[in-house]
Amino acid sequence: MALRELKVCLLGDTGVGKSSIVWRFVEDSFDPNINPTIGASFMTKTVQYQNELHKFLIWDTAGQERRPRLSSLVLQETFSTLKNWVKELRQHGPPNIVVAIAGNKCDLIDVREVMERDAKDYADSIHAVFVETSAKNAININELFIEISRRIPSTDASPPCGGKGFKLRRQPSEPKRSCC
Ligand SMILES: Nc1nc2c(ncn2[C@@H]2O[C@H](COP(=O)(O)OP(=O)(O)OP(=O)(O)O)[C@@H](O)[C@H]2O)c(=O)[nH]1
Repeated sequence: MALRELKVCLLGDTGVGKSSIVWRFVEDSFDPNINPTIGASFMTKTVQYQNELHKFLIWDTAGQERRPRLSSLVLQETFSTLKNWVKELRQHGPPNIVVAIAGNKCDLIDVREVMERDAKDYADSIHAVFVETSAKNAININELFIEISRRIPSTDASPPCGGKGFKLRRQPSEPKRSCC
């Protein structure tokens, strides 16, 4: 069976749930007391998709050192940060980059500030994958990664981000966790 390696890099504000998404995908677990990522961490997971094996090489980056109040983690501000990341990726990333937007914590419906329609419209405008996810309740996590792999043509396993010429704002120092 053919093996494809797909490089995935998670970017976004601190506390939005990047590590939790990775943990749900790789380990199928959720830790409500998960520590903030320091630098970056790396994990892999191989799944069968149709007649291919897809090996995801996943880099999980740190949002920022200062952890904001829990109440701010699903707010509009995180959406603005996302738009800045997309601008940076468009400017410095490879031309064939696949961008996927995860609207995480969709289980917290009472504190939602970014409407699904607005996020979807934005994603459509930049031709990005958009999925509302919950790492906590295991909603759409596998679907997010499957959709990413569907968007990358099999002849081109280019990274969704972090390709040649792209510089992370923060350079990774040491990994918080790793699993291969
Ligand atoms: N309710 C809910 N909480 C979540 C979800 N995903 C993550 N969390 C919680 O949000 C907090 C931050 O999660 P992390 O996975 O550490 O977030 P992060 O984006 O990796 O943060 P940094 O490592 O600081 O960049 C933790 O308390 C998680 O348990 C989710 O889908 N729903």
